[in-house]
Amino acid sequence: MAVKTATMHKVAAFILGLCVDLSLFYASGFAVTHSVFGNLARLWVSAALRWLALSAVSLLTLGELKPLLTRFITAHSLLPAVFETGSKALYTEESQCGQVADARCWMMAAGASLAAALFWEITAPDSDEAATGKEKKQKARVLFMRVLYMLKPHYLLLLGGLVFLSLAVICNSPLMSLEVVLGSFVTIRIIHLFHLSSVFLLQPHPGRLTMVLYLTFLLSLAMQDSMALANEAANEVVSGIRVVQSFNTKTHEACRYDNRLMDIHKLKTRRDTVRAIYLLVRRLTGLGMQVIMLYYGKLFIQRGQMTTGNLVSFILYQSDLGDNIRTLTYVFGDMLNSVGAAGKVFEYLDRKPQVSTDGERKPDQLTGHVSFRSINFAYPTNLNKTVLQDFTLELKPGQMTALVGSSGEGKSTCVSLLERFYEPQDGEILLDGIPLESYDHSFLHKKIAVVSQEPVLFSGSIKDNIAYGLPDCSLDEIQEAARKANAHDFIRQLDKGYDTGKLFTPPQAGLLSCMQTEKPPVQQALAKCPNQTLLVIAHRLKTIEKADQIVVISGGKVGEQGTHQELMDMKGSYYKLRMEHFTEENSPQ
Ligand SMILES: Nc1ncnc2c1ncn2[C@@H]1O[C@H](COP(=O)(O)OP(=O)(O)OP(=O)(O)O)[C@@H](O)[C@H]1O
Repeated sequence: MAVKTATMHKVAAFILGLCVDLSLFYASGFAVTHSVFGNLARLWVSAALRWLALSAVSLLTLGELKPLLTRFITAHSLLPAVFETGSKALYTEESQCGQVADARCWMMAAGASLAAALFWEITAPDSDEAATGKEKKQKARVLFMRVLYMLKPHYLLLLGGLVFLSLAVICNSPLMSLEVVLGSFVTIRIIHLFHLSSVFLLQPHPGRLTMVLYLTFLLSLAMQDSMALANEAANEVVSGIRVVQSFNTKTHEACRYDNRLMDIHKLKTRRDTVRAIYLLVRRLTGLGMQVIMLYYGKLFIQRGQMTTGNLVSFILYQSDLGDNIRTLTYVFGDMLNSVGAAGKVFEYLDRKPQVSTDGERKPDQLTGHVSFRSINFAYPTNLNKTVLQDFTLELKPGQMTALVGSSGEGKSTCVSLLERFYEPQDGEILLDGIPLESYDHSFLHKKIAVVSQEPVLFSGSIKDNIAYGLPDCSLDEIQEAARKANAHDFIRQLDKGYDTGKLFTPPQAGLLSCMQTEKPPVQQALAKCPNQTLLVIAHRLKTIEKADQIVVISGGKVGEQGTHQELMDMKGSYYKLRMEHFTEENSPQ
């Protein structure tokens, strides 16, 4: 019922708008026949009045002015005035539309305005219906404007290019050449014929074309998503190849990847089918258009309104124009694809870090006193699982604290929170009594260094890898660091010393890790720096016996805390862990 009433409402609004518009249009024609105004002034006054009247009718009957309707009303009201002003400026002649209010002119303006408004709506919609699913994508138009904005540094070059391109087009314009050769008296006929062909050329053709382009645009977007999913599947398998092998899921993973490739294949087939149909329709439309053009040309010649030469000139001109319109539509299609791809890039660029980086503190001195205070934390991707619960811990300057516990208890999570990769939901972490978030982000990362069990080596020399993240590091400082890590002698033995590259070749990488982590351990090397606060996550419990305090994490809390001897005497979970490890290390392989 409600739908029926709304439809009736729209129909009534349409009829009222039509009556008002036609009345004003004919009234303006009446004004010119009685020489009330000059013709152009009459057209512009009429345009303003029609715009006001149509907007008012829409507002009063529909209660709002949607962007599509606003665009249509504006184009429809202004088109006759703009067209006549342009014709007069270029050809000093007025067309039939300029002199009398003609139903054909009205229909042509209405059709062209509707086509233009729909073209705009379909290609750059205000509401992106395809995006109302999982995540909201940005509007195509906004994306396009953003891409344009990013070209800002090149505006001058682009403007220069545009100026010269326009000059080249004007100088090449067949219309200009015709004007010179045939004189302006002929041009008006050609334009008249052009009007006729434009009805076929410009209106139905781009309408369909836009739909097809939009469809292929959507298919291209779907293909990009599908390709991203297939790449993701491949990356997951390659990076987790051990897991895949140990779970014997090679066939399953191969099928999963195959399915994703199949999705891409189906989308490609659909896109190509749409393109093939479009090509067929385009060729047929072109053919039909030529037949109609020749028919009308013959008619004009028979009536003596045009010479054969004019028709030939026009056909030549029209074929150039057709090529240009075709090129424009292809460029437009490419542009839509690029805007779709830009949308993906902007999605990443627009991501806001979940951790605030507004801190500004960069004190000259840090003692390195770290306090975890009643921390409650769950990973944002799995908020149902609390990893740390009311977790409280002190790390004192100059001391080594070792975190131990079964796998998955939250040891690495403590380090991630200290590095501010995440923020706790409750509680706070203090550095020298000040919340971590108050410190400048890069300052903090210069002060907190992480030595991982499996160090990541980047391509480049040993020197580059040691100085990673420190652009102003001198060779002396690099060597000093290597000495402290007990790697200096090993590096010097290499052919190119600190300039040795290709650390990833297996023998050298193996040698490097063996030299650095086994004899003597990293902890001993770090212990040579007495003023730092050391937090060690130990999997091999033997290596942390000398720690100032050992903290056992269990159930997201501090389970036990003390020195090695104190915890062994307690015979609690640390003792149990130690015994388990001892058995594992001494059991026959
Ligand atoms: N990025 C993440 N997103 C969601 N959950 C995570 C993430 N990282 C870790 N977890 C989960 O949080 C819990 C604690 O993980 P964490 O890596 O801190 O444990 P751990 O004690 O260091 O384990 P291990 O000794 O095996 O390294 C685990 O259940 C783990 O599955």
